Amino acid sequence: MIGRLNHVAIAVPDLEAAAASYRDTLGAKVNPPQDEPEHGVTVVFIELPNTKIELLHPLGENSPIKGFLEKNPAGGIHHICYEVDDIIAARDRLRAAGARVLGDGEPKIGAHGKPVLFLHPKDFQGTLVELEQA
Ligand SMILES: C[C@@H](C(=O)O)C(=O)SCCNC(=O)CCNC(=O)[C@H](O)C(C)(C)COP(=O)(O)OP(=O)(O)OC[C@H]1O[C@@H](n2cnc3c(N)ncnc32)[C@H](O)[C@@H]1OP(=O)(O)O
Ligand SMILES: [Co+2]
Repeated sequence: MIGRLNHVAIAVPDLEAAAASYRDTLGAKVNPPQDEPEHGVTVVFIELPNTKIELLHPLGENSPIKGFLEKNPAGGIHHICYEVDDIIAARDRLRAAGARVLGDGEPKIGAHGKPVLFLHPKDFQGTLVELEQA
């Protein structure tokens, strides 16, 4: 069911420093910061030949990554995003298998303008999983 790896997300305490590290030290193609108020994050996308890295920084009071950064003050890998062909079919199949779909279970529009959903990290080997409709 899951397809390509769309991105790996890293939560960071300092977005500008992290972007500079990827741009100047690692020599990657780094895009400008993008506010995602619906998701409570500001993101910087880094384009690699075969996938993307998403740098995440909290936006607003109720950011879902606030707790993660408190536990990991230096930052850390926050989630991985897999593409699926049909996000509603994927959601229903996952629910039937007992996986917890986060939030109200309705897809939100993600940073690429496509529907996304998140799955509880405790159901997938301690890794928060995002699904994005391809
Ligand atoms: C823009 C968009 C896009 O790409 O298009 C995005 O990515 S937006 C990216 C930001 N949005 C999201 O992450 C939305 C989905 N996330 C959420 O709903 C939340 O962050 C949760 C995953 C439910 C975690 O929330 P919170 O930290 O408040 O919960 P909590 O402290 O009760 O955590 C419950 C347990 O899960 C662990 N836990 C928390 N976040 C985790 C993570 N990212 N990876 C692995 N484990 C994690 C905690 O350590 C704890 O484990 P212990 O009990 O063992 O201590
Ligand atoms: Co993401």
